[in-house]
Amino acid sequence: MKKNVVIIGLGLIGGSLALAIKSSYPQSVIKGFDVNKQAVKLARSLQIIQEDGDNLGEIVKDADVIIIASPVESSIKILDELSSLPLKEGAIVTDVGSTKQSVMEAGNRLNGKGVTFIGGHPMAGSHKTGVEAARERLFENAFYILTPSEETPDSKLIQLQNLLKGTRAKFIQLDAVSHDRFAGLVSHLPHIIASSLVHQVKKAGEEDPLVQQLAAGGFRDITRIASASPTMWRDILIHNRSTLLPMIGEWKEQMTRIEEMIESENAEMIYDFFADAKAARDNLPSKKKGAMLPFYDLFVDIPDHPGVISDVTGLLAKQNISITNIRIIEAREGIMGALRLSFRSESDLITAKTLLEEHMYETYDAP
Ligand SMILES: NC(=O)C1=CN([C@@H]2O[C@H](COP(=O)(O)OP(=O)(O)OC[C@H]3O[C@@H](n4cnc5c(N)ncnc54)[C@H](O)[C@@H]3O)[C@@H](O)[C@H]2O)C=CC1
Ligand SMILES: O=C(O)C(=O)Cc1ccc(O)cc1
Repeated sequence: MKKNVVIIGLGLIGGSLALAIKSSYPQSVIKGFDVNKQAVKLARSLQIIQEDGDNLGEIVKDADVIIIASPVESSIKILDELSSLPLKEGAIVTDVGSTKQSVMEAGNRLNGKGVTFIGGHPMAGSHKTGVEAARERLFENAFYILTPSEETPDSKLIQLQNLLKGTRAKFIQLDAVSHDRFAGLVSHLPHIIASSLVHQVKKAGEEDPLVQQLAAGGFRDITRIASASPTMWRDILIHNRSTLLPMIGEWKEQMTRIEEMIESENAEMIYDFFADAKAARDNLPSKKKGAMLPFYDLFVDIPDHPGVISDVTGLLAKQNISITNIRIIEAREGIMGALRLSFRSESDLITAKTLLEEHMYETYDAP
């Protein structure tokens, strides 16, 4: 597949996606655009992109896929700019931002232009920034959340996931509100807390520098993320404001609860506070293989002609069976392909299998 891919924002994430796409589609041409000319120069010299340009309109006009990988506020401005530029009919535009509601609002304005916007968020990264930190395997085994809109054609969703298959990430679909709530809880709130702890130690260190020296071990580990890009995190907090404000309130309540336990010297409650947290933490899925959420996958043979995918997804939608992930496996022009469908539960998988077989589709279970 020879695709014209444009990446706007040549940093850690944009650079890593460029490498992952090139690894699975060596024929594709990856063009880069960044307001920081040093980043463009570096991306060229590290062979992360093959072409670049100073004029956004010129660079995007022939793109099959446009990936916006800048901080969220800039991404929204870029989406607004794209809405007044000529784009290729059928192009896919996506982003990688850590918040999704306001990005989706801006992205959806593109949908009337004959292009499809699909929100995206690879849930992996680092506190490092810049294209020099980019790695082809950055997203391996991580969740990659896509937030399609109700109008997003399945075919476009599949095309995007296929383009990104070199990430080796696990694609899941969420609506933007759920995304922002989950990301708020597991990523944005912890980030605020890590940075607050660093502030507290810094303040104490101004009175006695020994504190900083002592903060070398566990403190460094739990505050690693506080070394991340302030621009990126400023934008995340502003764009997930409505989700984060109540969460910060709940956090304060947690602090009050533990404060009261300490004040009243309630040893039993303090013990339970830690024992319950330990049990929950020990039960969290780890990054190890097999520790991911269970996915219930079904493979369906599909002839390569238009309308088949929408027929399959339409049949399932009529029965209210949600598909959490959909991907074409090894489909080449003119031959049969296989569609991999993922479901939330085993019962959805069984109902889907029965239904599709009733409609003459051949199915087989995940190996
Ligand atoms: N860093 C991480 O671990 C993760 C970050 N994200 C999201 O990915 C996006 C990018 O983050 P990183 O790659 O880490 O940041 P980065 O700081 O490494 O790179 C961002 C790049 O965007 C460029 N940029 C800024 N405004 C621009 C504009 N108007 N036009 C063109 N380029 C522009 C910057 O010059 C920079 O090169 C953010 O939206 C962030 O929320 C998502 C998952 C993980
Ligand atoms: O450095 C880490 O451990 C991260 O968690 C990086 C990260 C930052 C922002 C995201 O939206 C997703 C991942």
